[in-house]
Amino acid sequence: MPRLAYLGPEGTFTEEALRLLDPTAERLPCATVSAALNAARAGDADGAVVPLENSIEGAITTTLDEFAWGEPLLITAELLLPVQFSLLAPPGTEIPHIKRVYTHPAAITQTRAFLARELPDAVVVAAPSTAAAAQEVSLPGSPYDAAIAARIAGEHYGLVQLATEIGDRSDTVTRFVRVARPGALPEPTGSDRTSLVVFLADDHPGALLEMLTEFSVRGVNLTRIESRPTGGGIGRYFFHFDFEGHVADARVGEAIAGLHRICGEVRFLGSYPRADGLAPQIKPGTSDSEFTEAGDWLARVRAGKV
Ligand SMILES: O=C(O)C(=O)C[C@]1(C(=O)O)C=C[C@@H](O)C=C1
Repeated sequence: MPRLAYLGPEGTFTEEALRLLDPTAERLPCATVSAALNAARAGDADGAVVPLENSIEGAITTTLDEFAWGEPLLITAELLLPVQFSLLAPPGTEIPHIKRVYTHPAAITQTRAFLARELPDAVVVAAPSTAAAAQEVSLPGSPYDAAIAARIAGEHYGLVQLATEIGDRSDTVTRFVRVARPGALPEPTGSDRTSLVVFLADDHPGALLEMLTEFSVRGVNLTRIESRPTGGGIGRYFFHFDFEGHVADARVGEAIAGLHRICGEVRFLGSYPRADGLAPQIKPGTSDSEFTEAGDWLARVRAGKV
């Protein structure tokens, strides 16, 4: 039974994602995304489950930066979780008396319209996670009157739901990934995604276009591109890419080998089954068999068999 670290305490959306990814895993709640990843790196856990992006807020930048700068980990699975928020408070609380609300920053972004409409004068404070907020609000003498969290967090910590489905959109989804220390990759399934981080060798006109060309000429379809500051000054960026296919696919392997040739550093983050089960678009001339045939042809040319 694997032991998986996650952003806790009990009742976070990350815990729900972990349970869906591996119902049998032993769960190790951690205070932050970084702590969960460090538990996996240090061997205190076999792996970790962390949020990576949200359909409203976009990237979870802590996760992206950990993947880029921290000791390497490999993504082995992903999950798309619909997220719905509730306003939770100790029994007896009434909405007009709520002065201070506690929740995760991602939840603040996703419930802006509700907060502006129902609690325009309340101070909203950032918590380490939605469940940490619910736990804190449940304590006697808490400085917060209410939390925004999953319904299940309210049940864990004895809070009641004052309002349900308070997200600005009803179709919000957060993408979670499971990571492990570097080792064997998941087998290709025909519906895979690959992630990597690319650092430029130097800044020059067309640098981004050159990177994109490596994908384009091999017919590799990107599913996400994100630039993040290197920390080395304004205008200094590195890039996260997600794209269709598995590194075992010829077109994917050739594309990332091409990036390795022209960029400063390429950090491979893993090839893993896609949560949506979609098959990649394969343009004519970019299938594995066509790459193999072209390689055989080149070998014949090099041998003078024209
Ligand atoms: O605080 C939690 O419950 C989490 O699991 C974190 C997190 C996030 O980082 O985006 C996960 C899903 C929701 O988008 C809100 C918060």
